[in-house]
Amino acid sequence: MAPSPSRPLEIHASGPLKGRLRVPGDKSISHRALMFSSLAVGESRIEGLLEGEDVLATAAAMRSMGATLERGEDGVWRVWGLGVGGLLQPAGALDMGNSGTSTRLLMGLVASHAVTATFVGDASLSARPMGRVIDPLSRTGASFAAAPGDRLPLTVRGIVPAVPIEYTLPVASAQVKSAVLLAGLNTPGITRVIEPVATRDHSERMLRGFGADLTVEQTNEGRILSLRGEAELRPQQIVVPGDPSSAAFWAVAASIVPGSDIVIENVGLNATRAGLFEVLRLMGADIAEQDAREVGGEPVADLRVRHAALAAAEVPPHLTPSMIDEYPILFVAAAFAQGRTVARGAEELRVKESDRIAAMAAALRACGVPVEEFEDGLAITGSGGEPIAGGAQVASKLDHRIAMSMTVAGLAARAPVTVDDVAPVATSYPAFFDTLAALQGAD
Ligand SMILES: O=C(O)C1=C[C@@H](OP(=O)(O)O)[C@@H](O)[C@H](O)C1
Ligand SMILES: C=C(OP(=O)(O)O)C(=O)O
Repeated sequence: MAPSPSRPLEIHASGPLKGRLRVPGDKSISHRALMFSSLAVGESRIEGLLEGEDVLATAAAMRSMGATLERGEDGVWRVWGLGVGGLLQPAGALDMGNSGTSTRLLMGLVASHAVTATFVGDASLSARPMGRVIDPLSRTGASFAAAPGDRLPLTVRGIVPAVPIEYTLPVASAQVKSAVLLAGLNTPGITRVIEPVATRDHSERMLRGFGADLTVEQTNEGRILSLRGEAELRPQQIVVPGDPSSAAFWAVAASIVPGSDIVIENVGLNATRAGLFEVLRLMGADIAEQDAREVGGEPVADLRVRHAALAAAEVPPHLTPSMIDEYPILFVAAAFAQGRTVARGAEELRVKESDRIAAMAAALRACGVPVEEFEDGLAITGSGGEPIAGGAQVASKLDHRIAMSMTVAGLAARAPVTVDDVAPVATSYPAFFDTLAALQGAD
């Protein structure tokens, strides 16, 4: 993927945000829907797929390993899979762009196939640690050659038959969990993953939906997942719910911009993803769930969010995994709250698309917000509902969530905030700025 040219954007203080909006399909579920459909025999249909650059990188990789994926005029994707074990040798390197999820999950898939694949990515992805996936996957018999520090570009040489492993996650990571499970799909015997701290469970839910024999046991050690390998996956009709990680930006924007009143439709509220909404409510946000229902086996509701006076909170550590991608926008909410918000225990933020602790500390400070930085989080003293100063240029660091978070901060700043590059927003939320314009004009 050619790097997109940088796109600076100046953001001005906004009038009230009003109206109804729909967020795009869930990114985590979209990646998995494409991968599992490509491993089922026959035609699967996927409605509501996120068509962001990250997910399109997964689609391109599945195509180059032999699956057929087509987008219909109706926006529904049809995928004709190859069966577990059926992946073919790709002709060239797999370009993962900016996407950690594509890279780590596909490394797992390739590990137990007769495939040797080289993974490349952009500057952000090439700085991210892959040792956390290489370690368990090496135990299956697959072999790896990576750039120094276990980074991209890296080559995975898969093995058939791979050896089933039992692996206790040393870090709370759904990507590592999923990589091991995906390797287990084409491995004879039982692959077991022990997860001391629960992380997003979309792989488990969807694999079972596709007919895999996967059991989940809750014990004192944590969750034990046991997957029977050499699985036969049956094609599915999938409806992807809206992404709570995308809804998070609007929930905070409406909370901090006076007079706002919005409804975010079709938001996935799986408990392993919905931590931010819980913390915002602890802070006094006005978020009401409407029409709670199930979409594609996931709990979903519409969220009505109205402007509210926010109070500082200590973020409960047990919620960290269920809001890991939402810290940048939580830090923005904290910048407008009354008092000092403390969020610790989130050291994983340092190895995302950017070092999100350092990036948000620098960006908020530049906008006049008092911030203390710790190795594992931030403490932020908020404005008590007043506009923050703004009037600064901030760096998005090739990170979509930093770009969107600082855009939201700029909506309630006294002087314009310039985000140096908003192009990365296209990785997870291509229509973000269109939706913002609609909410600003929908009075
Ligand atoms: O499995 C997934 O779809 C994801 C898992 C999380 O990463 P980690 O597994 O590194 O925590 C999250 O940050 C990422 O956006 C998506
Ligand atoms: C961390 C993220 O994604 P990934 O790891 O897939 O790049 C994210 O979307 O915030």
